[in-house]
Amino acid sequence: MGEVDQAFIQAAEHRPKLDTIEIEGIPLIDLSISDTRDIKLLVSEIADACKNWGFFQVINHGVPSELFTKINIAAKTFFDRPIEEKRKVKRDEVNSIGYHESEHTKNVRDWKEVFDFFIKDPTFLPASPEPEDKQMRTLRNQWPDNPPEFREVCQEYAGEMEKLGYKLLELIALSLGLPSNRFHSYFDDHTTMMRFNHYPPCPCPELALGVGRHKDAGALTIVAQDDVGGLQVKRKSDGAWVPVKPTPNALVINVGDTVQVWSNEAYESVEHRVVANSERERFSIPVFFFPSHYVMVKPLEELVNEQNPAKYKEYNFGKFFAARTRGDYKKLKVENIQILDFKII
Ligand SMILES: O=C(O)CCC(=O)C(=O)O
Ligand SMILES: [Fe+2]
Repeated sequence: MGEVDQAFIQAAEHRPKLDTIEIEGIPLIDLSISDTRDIKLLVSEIADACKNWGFFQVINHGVPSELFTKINIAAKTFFDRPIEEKRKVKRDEVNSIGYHESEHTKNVRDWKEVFDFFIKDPTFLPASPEPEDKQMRTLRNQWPDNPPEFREVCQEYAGEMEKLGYKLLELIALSLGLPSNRFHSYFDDHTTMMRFNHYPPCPCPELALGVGRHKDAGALTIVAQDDVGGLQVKRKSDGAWVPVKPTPNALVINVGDTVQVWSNEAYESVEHRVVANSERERFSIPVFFFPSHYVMVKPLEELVNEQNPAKYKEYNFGKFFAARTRGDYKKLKVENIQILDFKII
């Protein structure tokens, strides 16, 4: 990625403190049900984690551990290829899916390279964020030739993630007192995207970030991370940046902006970031559960009443997504769109 360019440097107030201290971390939830662990207990743990943290880790999630080994090897093999080869599947403002090495978060360049694909191929999204522009874009995945098994392993992993995603959406629905399938129809033509993040060693982890502070725009994110560490969550109680401890066989889950709006803020999408590492490279694999492009996101009627009126105006998910991705390629003059733009004050 070359020497440290000014584009990577965070404003002083967003630079990380690198001396780590042991503080209370995000909850770890066992997804298994047994004679001593019933669904009610599980749902109440999910409710507490979503309310207090917006983030948790899960174990006993049902994804075979060999699959993590396979997908991690595939990711490393791909990112180890020469840059010219990776650029053959490069994404751009028209085909926004594939390899990318200069992503920006909040207008500062991230110290990472990524490869994205949609779980549904093709995926349909609005061509632009402009409300009057009705044009749609058909997005097709771009697959590298190397490693040869890359596509197959990705599809197998994506299938497991889709199953787990629906299971978590059901638990979240139950935890809000809703029928388990309450969210399902919003995902009929989902725009769910899977990403490989590669964070190379960084010569200035005190100035740059692997990913700058941000909130995830979708309903739910499931992240597999390796043992290096670096992901930090902004703790709701006091705003401290709390490290998410790499835990063997665990997956990191967070609720995104869409759940914040659906739940009328019973659950919040929490800010997080990734601190860079001067010695070790790091890999992570987030899966972003995004609704169908035509879904109008608004607080669920069952969760609003006179005492608790809707806190958000409705917005079109596809248009919101199109506006958010605009900031990935260049520094925008103003901060990119956020759900707060739809907040009813
Ligand atoms: O690398 C990670 O652990 C998380 C990355 C992340 O927050 C994202 O890609 O949205
Ligand atoms: Fe994120």
